[in-house]
Amino acid sequence: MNENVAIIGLGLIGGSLALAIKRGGRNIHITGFDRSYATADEAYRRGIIDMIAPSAKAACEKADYIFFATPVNTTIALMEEALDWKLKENVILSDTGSTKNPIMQAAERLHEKGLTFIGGHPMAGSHKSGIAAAKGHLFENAYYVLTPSESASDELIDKLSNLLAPSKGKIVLLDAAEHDRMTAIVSHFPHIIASSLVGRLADQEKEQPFVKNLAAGGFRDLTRIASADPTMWRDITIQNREELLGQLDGWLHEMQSIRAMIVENDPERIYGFFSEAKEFRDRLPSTFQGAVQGALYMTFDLHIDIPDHPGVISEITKILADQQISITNIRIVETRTDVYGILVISFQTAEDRKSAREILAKTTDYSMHIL
Ligand SMILES: NC(=O)c1ccc[n+]([C@@H]2O[C@H](COP(=O)([O-])OP(=O)(O)OC[C@H]3O[C@@H](n4cnc5c(N)ncnc54)[C@H](O)[C@@H]3O)[C@@H](O)[C@H]2O)c1
Ligand SMILES: O=C(O)C(=O)C[C@]1(C(=O)O)C=C[C@@H](O)C=C1
Repeated sequence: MNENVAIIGLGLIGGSLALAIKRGGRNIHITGFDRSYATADEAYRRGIIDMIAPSAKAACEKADYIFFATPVNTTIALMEEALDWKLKENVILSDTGSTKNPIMQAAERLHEKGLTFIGGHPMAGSHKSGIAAAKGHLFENAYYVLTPSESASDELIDKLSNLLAPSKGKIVLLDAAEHDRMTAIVSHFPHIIASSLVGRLADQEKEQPFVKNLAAGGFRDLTRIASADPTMWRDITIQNREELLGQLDGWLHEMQSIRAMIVENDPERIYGFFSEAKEFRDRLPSTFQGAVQGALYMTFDLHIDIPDHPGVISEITKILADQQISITNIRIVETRTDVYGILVISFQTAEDRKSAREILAKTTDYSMHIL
């Protein structure tokens, strides 16, 4: 028997969710709705959804599972509209929003009507938005947070977890307030810092137009997320306002202390500041074994110092191809004429990277690093 899933909002996350759920091989029929018809049409043409609905209401009324994958303020508006929809009695409603407190408060009115809403938030994404960026493996190995209300039974939580299982996300149950406190520091506040750093550069560029040309890897890595969708981040900032204000107060305090440290100019204290941060960062799970949680997938990177002469890349790729070691990406960073460059090769698994390193150590004299 078919199970009907409705997904409202077919962007990066809604599209990825549809692809991920379909990977399970269960008999699942996905109806999608997006306020942009062109988006829904692309999702249909790519086989991401099975049917386009004319409205969110129409998509949801036949569904066994409903996911709102819209910006979080829109999600709350849709949840309010849903109070008047004729939904199936046993439907499970969920969302993918980056905030959970206000959404779980809005869910209380659905619960009063006897409906089950279990909040959801896959902790993976990108600065890219829209259906074009959707990938079935986006949530693999990432935590997928569920925030069930007290009224949600274990049976229904398991039912939703089973539907999400093919995404290969790691399901974790959290209370909404706990979730919003944690995501403030690991996701929402860093976003504000990234956008504000870009703002600082824009200001300085007015006086020194050349400055942007000097922005290299460091600035790029720190500010990649500032290219994300402003509507999504406006809504998150509004919904997690209290936690963000708390983070800002802590940061302002921290910046005062860093300022005092720089005024004091004590080399030992300055060293201690960087060294404590390095030690903690190096122990973070995402950098464990040099695995890089990239924009869209987990990769295992090998950095190879190479001389800048023609043929080096084909020499290395040939060695790997001869050993049937497959690579997922290859790029050169920090290379200039006559200066050593760094070739970064990405592998799908730690084992592939280890084999590559071993064979390249035997056949070349390039130095290699795992960061
Ligand atoms: N981008 C990320 O990294 C990320 C990661 C995890 C969770 N999230 C959350 O998932 C949700 C979706 O984010 P996204 O990155 O997929 O955004 P997106 O911009 O890629 O997609 C959102 C889609 O919702 C559609 N939409 C907007 N209003 C609508 C409405 N009223 N009715 C129907 N469709 C509507 C848009 O047309 C768009 O296609 C957000 O709540 C976001 O906080 C995002
Ligand atoms: O990788 C990115 O670009 C993201 O911003 C993804 C990211 C994050 O890590 O902060 C952004 C918002 C989400 O709610 C979850 C994940």
